[in-house]
Amino acid sequence: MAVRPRQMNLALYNASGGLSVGSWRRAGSTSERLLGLPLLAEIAQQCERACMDALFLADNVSTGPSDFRQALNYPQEPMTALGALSALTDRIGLIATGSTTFTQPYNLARYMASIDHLSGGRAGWNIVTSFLGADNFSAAAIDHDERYRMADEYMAVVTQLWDSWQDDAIVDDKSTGMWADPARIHPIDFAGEYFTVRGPLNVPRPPQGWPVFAQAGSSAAGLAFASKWADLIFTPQPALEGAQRFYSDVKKRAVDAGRDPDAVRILPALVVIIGDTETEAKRIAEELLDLIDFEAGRADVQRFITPVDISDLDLDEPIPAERLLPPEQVQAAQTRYRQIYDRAITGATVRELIRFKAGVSDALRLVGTAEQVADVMESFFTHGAADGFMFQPSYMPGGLDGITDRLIPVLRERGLFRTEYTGTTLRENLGLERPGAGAS
Ligand SMILES: Cc1cc2nc3c(=O)[nH]c(=O)nc-3n(C[C@H](O)[C@H](O)[C@H](O)COP(=O)(O)O)c2cc1C
Repeated sequence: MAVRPRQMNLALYNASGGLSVGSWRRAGSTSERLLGLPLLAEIAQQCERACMDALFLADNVSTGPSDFRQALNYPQEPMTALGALSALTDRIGLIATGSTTFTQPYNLARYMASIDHLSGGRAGWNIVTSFLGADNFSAAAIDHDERYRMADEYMAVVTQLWDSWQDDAIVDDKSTGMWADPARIHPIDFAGEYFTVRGPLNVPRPPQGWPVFAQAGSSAAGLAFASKWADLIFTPQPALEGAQRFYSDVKKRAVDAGRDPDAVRILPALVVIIGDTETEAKRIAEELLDLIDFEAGRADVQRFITPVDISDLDLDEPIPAERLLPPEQVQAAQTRYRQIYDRAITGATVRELIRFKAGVSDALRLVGTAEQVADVMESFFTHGAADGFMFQPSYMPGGLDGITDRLIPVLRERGLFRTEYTGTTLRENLGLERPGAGAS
């Protein structure tokens, strides 16, 4: 049998309004359509025509009024949105973000199992723990590492719930009057430190067994969790060398956890602006910086630097040093915090931090022609730094057109990306095994 050459896994981080903070103001943006289903469906279908592996919907359960001054990038609850997209797409994977801190595992297991059934086996779950948002859930904030301990127990619960129905539980026998065989459906009687769940789930086992797991932890606790559970790992890696270190570290951790390293796919986030010429791409990048609304940009930076408050500062003032907590004391996303902190501690003004955040990204950022962008992607892919990428287009819809109409054809010419889907489920398209019942 011919061995298929290794090819990239490509997903889109959907930011319907564009990822760059002012990009929704650009002529041609679709900001007036952000809330309905048609725009989301068009984006999913465009990615599907390009045979991308998955569409990814981010989520954040803690927002303030100023977050909405600019088009917010996750205006719908993602599980609900995926339910609708299941009906309007056939092949592309559908990944929704769900929080292990604020969603009961029984609920999450139902949502995901249902999306997997509705979509014919295309569901994925981006597993996040949440620091912010406790005040929306009648709960107290939980420290960083404890959130991951809780998430680990959470995974035991949801996987047992998905396995609580044997694959052969549905017999659909009209002659005996038995649709599902109760002897093949089992309570889980889970009693842990954080969760007590009797089970079984009230939804049959998902077509994929378990949905595909995505994760983006970058702290020590986050990485240990991702290496144990994730099929896809999203990571911001601005340069090749750091990405290689991350890649080999995670693959080694996966091996140490008893996993096949190829079954853990590492997808650096890729912020991309593609032009017909390099000059055109750079012009678009400059244009986007000129569209920044600095008050919205302040909220954007605030999200990364919480709990340090910058709401009262003048735009041309630096953050007073005494307000800056050392990164290791920060309970929110430490890597993101550190990125802003490193500049703030050397005296960058709030305005400079906003431009930095809007224009540079913590991720790999490529501005150029399709060939130039493909060169860097290929180099990451062939030099042990990536198994694929999660695209983050700086502006929409043109940013996505650049990916599907210009970049992907170049990747295909080089044999780096598929020309058609080979499977029907997301696991099949990724070449990942389906967990057998009882695999937990
Ligand atoms: C590409 C990418 C997408 C992410 N999407 C989300 C998201 O939708 N919701 C969320 O709460 N966190 C999201 N995160 C944050 C991660 O879940 C994680 O908390 C962060 O990378 C910090 O790692 P740590 O939790 O190990 O400290 C994302 C991170 C990356 C790199």
